[in-house]
Amino acid sequence: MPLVVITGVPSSGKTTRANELKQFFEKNKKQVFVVSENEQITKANFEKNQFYSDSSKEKHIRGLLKSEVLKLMTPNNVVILDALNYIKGFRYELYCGSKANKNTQCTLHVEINRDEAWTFNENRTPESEKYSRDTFDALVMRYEEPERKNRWDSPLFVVFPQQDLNTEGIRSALFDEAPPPPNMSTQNPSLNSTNFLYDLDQVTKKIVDGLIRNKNMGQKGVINVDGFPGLSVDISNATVQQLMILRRQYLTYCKMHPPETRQIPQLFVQYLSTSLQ
Ligand SMILES: Nc1ncnc2c1ncn2[C@@H]1O[C@H](COP(=O)(O)OP(=O)(O)OP(=O)(O)O)[C@@H](O)[C@H]1O
Repeated sequence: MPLVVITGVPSSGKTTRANELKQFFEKNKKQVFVVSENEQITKANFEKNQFYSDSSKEKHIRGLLKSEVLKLMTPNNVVILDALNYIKGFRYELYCGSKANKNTQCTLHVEINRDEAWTFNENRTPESEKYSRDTFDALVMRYEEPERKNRWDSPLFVVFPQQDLNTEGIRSALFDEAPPPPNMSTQNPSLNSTNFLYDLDQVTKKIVDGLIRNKNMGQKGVINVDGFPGLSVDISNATVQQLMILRRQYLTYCKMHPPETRQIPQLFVQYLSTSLQ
């Protein structure tokens, strides 16, 4: 199923473009589903500004959006994900999901000057649709721009408010191009995990906690990693503080270079072993 991932800063015109695309594809006799973040927020009874200041609520909604998108996939319809999609890792997860299902995908970046987006926001009605200044600024800060060189953001279409949407280019990318062949990295079932960052946090914490526990019990040398058969680390040179620092460094690194979820334990242990030599 062709998937269009819309992304853009708050109030940049994402829903406006989603509707434009929907009309275009419906005219082309396609069945279209728009999966909307704002609708999910409303359904869950969250207030927009509070929602974006609570990462666990955001994580919950991201999980729902992703499963909704994956559920709606069929070979001939079009699914449009109308959401901020500001996290690079989340866009990567969506890419892996659609690729694993042998679907084409493109990204539509609804680009805008930040002051103009704020003006759009101020003119919005009803009030409940408006972002507060703090929320708007925080989301602009957090926004991870899509980049053409990232395979998960590509093909990338960019549209500013005054420009016409390249509907024909998007249609062609979705229906004339073959989907990328699934490979080892995208066939991985664990990519159905609703939140990569959550898994990353939990797995690395479990590993480091296990090592610290063993260290505190007086273990020395190469020890097996609790809960991860086959993995071991030489803790001779490791201090508790160092292990915690290395974990934080690894989390930062992974946000820029997300590995497959199932590879996290092995890659993290490898990172620890190399760093502790
Ligand atoms: N090209 C445009 N020219 C003028 N006004 C626009 C344009 N695009 C959107 N708007 C207006 O800006 C406001 C926000 O638009 P829209 O809801 O499409 O943004 P959004 O990015 O989906 O917002 P959100 O971040 O809340 O999801 C609306 O009032 C809309 O009418």
